[in-house]
Amino acid sequence: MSKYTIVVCDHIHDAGLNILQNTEDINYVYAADIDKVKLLDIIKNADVAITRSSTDVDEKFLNAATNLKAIIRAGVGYDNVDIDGCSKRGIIAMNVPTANTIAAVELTMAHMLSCLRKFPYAHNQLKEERVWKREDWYGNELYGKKLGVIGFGNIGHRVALRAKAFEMDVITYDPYISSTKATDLGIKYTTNFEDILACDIITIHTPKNKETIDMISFDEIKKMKDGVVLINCARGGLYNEEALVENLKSGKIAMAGIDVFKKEPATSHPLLDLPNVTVTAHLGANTKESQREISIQSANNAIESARGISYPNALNLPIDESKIPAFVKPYIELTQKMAFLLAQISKSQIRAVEVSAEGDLSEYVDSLQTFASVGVLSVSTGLSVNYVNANFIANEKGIDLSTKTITNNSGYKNRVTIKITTANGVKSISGTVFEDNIQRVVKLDDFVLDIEPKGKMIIMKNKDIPGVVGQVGSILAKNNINISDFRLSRGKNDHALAVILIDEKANSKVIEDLDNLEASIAVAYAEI
Ligand SMILES: NC(=O)C1=CN([C@@H]2O[C@H](COP(=O)(O)OP(=O)(O)OC[C@H]3O[C@@H](n4cnc5c(N)ncnc54)[C@H](O)[C@@H]3O)[C@@H](O)[C@H]2O)C=CC1
Ligand SMILES: O=C(O)C(=O)COP(=O)(O)O
Repeated sequence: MSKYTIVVCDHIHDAGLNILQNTEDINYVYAADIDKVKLLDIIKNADVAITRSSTDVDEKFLNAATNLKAIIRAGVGYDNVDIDGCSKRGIIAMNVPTANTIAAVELTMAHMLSCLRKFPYAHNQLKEERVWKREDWYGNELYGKKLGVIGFGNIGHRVALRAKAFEMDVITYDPYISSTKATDLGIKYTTNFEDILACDIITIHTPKNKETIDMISFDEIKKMKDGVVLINCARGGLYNEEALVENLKSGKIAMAGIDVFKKEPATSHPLLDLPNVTVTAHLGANTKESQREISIQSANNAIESARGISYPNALNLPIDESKIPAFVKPYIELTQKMAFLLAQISKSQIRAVEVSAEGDLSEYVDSLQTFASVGVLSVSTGLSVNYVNANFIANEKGIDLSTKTITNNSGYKNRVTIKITTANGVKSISGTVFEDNIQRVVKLDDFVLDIEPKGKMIIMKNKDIPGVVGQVGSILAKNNINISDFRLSRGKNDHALAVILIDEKANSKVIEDLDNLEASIAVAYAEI
């Protein structure tokens, strides 16, 4: 039995490892304790990789992982996964979004309480120094303090709820939610960031991206209350670290609770030298409960994706397959085949691809566009193209992609049309699906047709004069090519289109002979 290789790049709970070990068609490699340079050697065999924040899925990793189909980030934040790099290579990236929520929420509360009661310092004085000096440890209470929560997602909103239980006055800033998500829970909502800067304690729970990096820096801290407390259990770099250090030193920031650092592991970070910081080594997700659940979900998702069955919580799929109704699926297949056919007969560099849909199908024109790109690019680039990387590659190659929905006046219930623009002009193809999944090409340029997009075919545009069928037949017979079907369509200006389905491949000499016929206008060979 051929087996899929799943490489586990970071420590995950045994529960998931046991699943991988006990699955017959999985060969799993545990590489968590292996040097990251050596990992590059191991990763080349992986069909699927499971990673956490300790493994950067960067250019080096992806270049080494030549066989990779999918990657599971066994956690929430995927800022260290090069999603564009994955898309470009057709690798599906997934995360495990909710299994560590409670762990991160509770660590945030722990940091908040630790900062207010200076817990680690009080603890060390007694435990390490054996000094009993109660007068050194007057802390503050959460009760009645104003808490600003930046980011009101899975973690942020639960932190806010727990803070309410401590009778804090809680306000949140998250421009991407409806205000009622907060106000329904009795939490104030603001779109004015200054309201957050006016709080006694501020905690951040956003993803790390271009918009959120340095969200709190020198200028923002200047506007804060003297003696503010800052918590970061999300990602290093959301609070500018230099600004944190400087303002902790000056006392503008009374205390900071930090679980995450811009560069990890952070064993010689300036924050570690300060007396008013509580730190943990990125332990937000480190509870046994959360790691067990993440590990199980990661293992199951890795197996499903290795087998190509499903991609739960995919981050870079242009299409959510679960939302595509059954009647659209054959159109997707037809669109890809027709695009493949059209690109073969276009014989010139493609500049633009436009997909239009009629009928109920129009709602899904974006998905059809993606599959048209797959079809076109499979011919024109020689790259391994799938629906994850198709639009990405098209954009990179400067191919203009567009969609159109048109009024249904073709007489067909649903119809899809692909128009390709090349240096030699425009070509178009239309198709529909009849009952029982009968897929048909119904138009090629201006010629009305009825052909199944399947097998080997010669497509010949010719002057509509007598004798052409016989001449074509004799050239093919001379070359031992059997004709299985011959379809003729008459167009305008005394032009006709012949689609000749054949049993054997027609080489370039045969196509040249056909093109040399007096009646010939254009001849192409295509294969689906
Ligand atoms: N320390 C640790 O071990 C852990 C850290 N995390 C970090 O916490 C982050 C949040 O996790 P979840 O709550 O599960 O994610 P989530 O996706 O449920 O919530 C993120 C929230 O941030 C909001 N947001 C995005 N951009 C924003 C902006 N510019 N300003 C304000 N709000 C913005 C979003 O609208 C969303 O509501 C993750 O992205 C991850 O980086 C998550 C788990 C464990
Ligand atoms: O889930 C997240 O975003 C986390 O930060 C947890 O990261 P980890 O899996 O513990 O490396």
